[in-house]
Amino acid sequence: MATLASRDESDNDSSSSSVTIPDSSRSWMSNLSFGSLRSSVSITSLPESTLSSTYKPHKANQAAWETIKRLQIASGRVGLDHFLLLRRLGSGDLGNVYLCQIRNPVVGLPQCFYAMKVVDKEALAIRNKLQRAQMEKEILGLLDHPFLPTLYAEFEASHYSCLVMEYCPGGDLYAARQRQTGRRFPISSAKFYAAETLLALEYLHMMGIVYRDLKPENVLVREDGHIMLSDFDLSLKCDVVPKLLRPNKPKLEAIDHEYEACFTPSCATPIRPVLSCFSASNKKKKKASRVTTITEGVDGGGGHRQDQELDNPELVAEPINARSKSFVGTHEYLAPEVISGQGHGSAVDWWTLGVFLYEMLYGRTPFKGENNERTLINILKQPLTFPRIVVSSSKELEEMVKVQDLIGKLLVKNPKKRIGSFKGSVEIKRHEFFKGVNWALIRSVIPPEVPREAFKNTSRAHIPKLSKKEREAPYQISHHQHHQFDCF
Ligand SMILES: Nc1ncnc2c1ncn2[C@@H]1O[C@H](COP(=O)(O)OP(=O)(O)OP(=O)(O)O)[C@@H](O)[C@H]1O
Repeated sequence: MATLASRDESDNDSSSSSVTIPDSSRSWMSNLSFGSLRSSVSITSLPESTLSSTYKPHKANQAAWETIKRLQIASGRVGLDHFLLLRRLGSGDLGNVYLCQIRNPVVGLPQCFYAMKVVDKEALAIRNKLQRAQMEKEILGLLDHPFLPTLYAEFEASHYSCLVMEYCPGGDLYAARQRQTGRRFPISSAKFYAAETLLALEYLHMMGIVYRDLKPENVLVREDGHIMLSDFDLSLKCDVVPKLLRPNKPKLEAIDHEYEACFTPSCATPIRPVLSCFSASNKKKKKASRVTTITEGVDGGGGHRQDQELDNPELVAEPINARSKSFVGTHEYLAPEVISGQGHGSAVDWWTLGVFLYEMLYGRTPFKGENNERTLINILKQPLTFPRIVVSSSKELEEMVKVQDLIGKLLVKNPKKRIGSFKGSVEIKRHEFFKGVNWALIRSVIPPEVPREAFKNTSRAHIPKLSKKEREAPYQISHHQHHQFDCF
């Protein structure tokens, strides 16, 4: 298989969204590192309507969370002066992310690392991106899931907005893929990462959130090797009211009038039910026909039937038909319906899951052209094909056949025929490729890689002693490997 050029080499669009910290904020940040500024703050000071979200059962026993809570009780607030910024982890379109620790450790609790996203609100207002930052903050405040970031605290300091989140020491899956032989993950690793990502997307969808920016760069690796989906500034949040639908109403069309409206400005038409109960087929699925060659193109057109017979009651809790006409994403990962501007919903996340799986396995994305324009045309027109790769066993061949079948169903160009577009994530979880995955206990599975010891030991003695210059230098060089853009 041909060696693949990294995105840095091949996608050198100068309009990359990566930003560097302005000089003014550099000195501002370093001043703050030494606690010279105080800021008024409150722990996850979310609007009253979302106050209950500060209770995060999944993090109940986590030292990092407990530390913040105790700090809040002891000081009555959590602010920038409580933190020591250690390094810049990277920068995104909206701001910079810093590795930090609490300045004075809480007695009886280990010293923990945090990631702090610092957003310059004035700069964003000029670029008309405040709304995006606000949306990201709002979404982060709602999350409580093992594969999604926990927002421990948020506060304002001067014209900066700071979000304190869980720190992931393992880097991202794009970097992890570069370290693999042939720059491709073994199929078992790809399955693991795809399964955890699928669970994160499923949870987001149930919360009425369409993620819209899945790519390996946004999948971070936690201390224990499990994943954390990061970066919600392109996500779409819809206000939805769950409905329990009677089992004898088999078709979504039958209950159209019951759907609640979506109030998000970028969401063009009403969102469909997020909690419905109807019958599902109990017919045995036809076994996927055995494909003799793994290089065969998948037409994908057959995709997925929406008119399945529905017998057993089943919960579907995802905004299947949320609609936005925003043009957001990363070229190679854009779904056809986003490019064509026909309106898109949660099915875009299933498309990107297909691209993500493909990239993990084959070391490149499926529709990449010689330039961004060509890539977009390929996404719309080009049939899906798979590169020829050598497999070492019949078991691996079998797995390849299954994963190609799944990718083919995820990369169906018509979103209505795409797997997941009818009953949500459950359709994907039931695919042959994921057979044997214990979804409920996936957190107990030993991950393919666990980050090396650096930064894992959180004892005081291991705090890196950094100079001012080092503290400001990027810890991971944040090249935006995929050129990302948005146009609201
Ligand atoms: N919780 C975290 N733990 C460790 N590193 C993080 C964490 N969050 C972000 N980072 C790092 O900081 C960098 C910037 O993250 P951020 O979410 O601001 O933007 P991005 O994903 O790079 O870009 P954009 O917002 O433009 O899509 C990321 O590339 C990532 O490597």
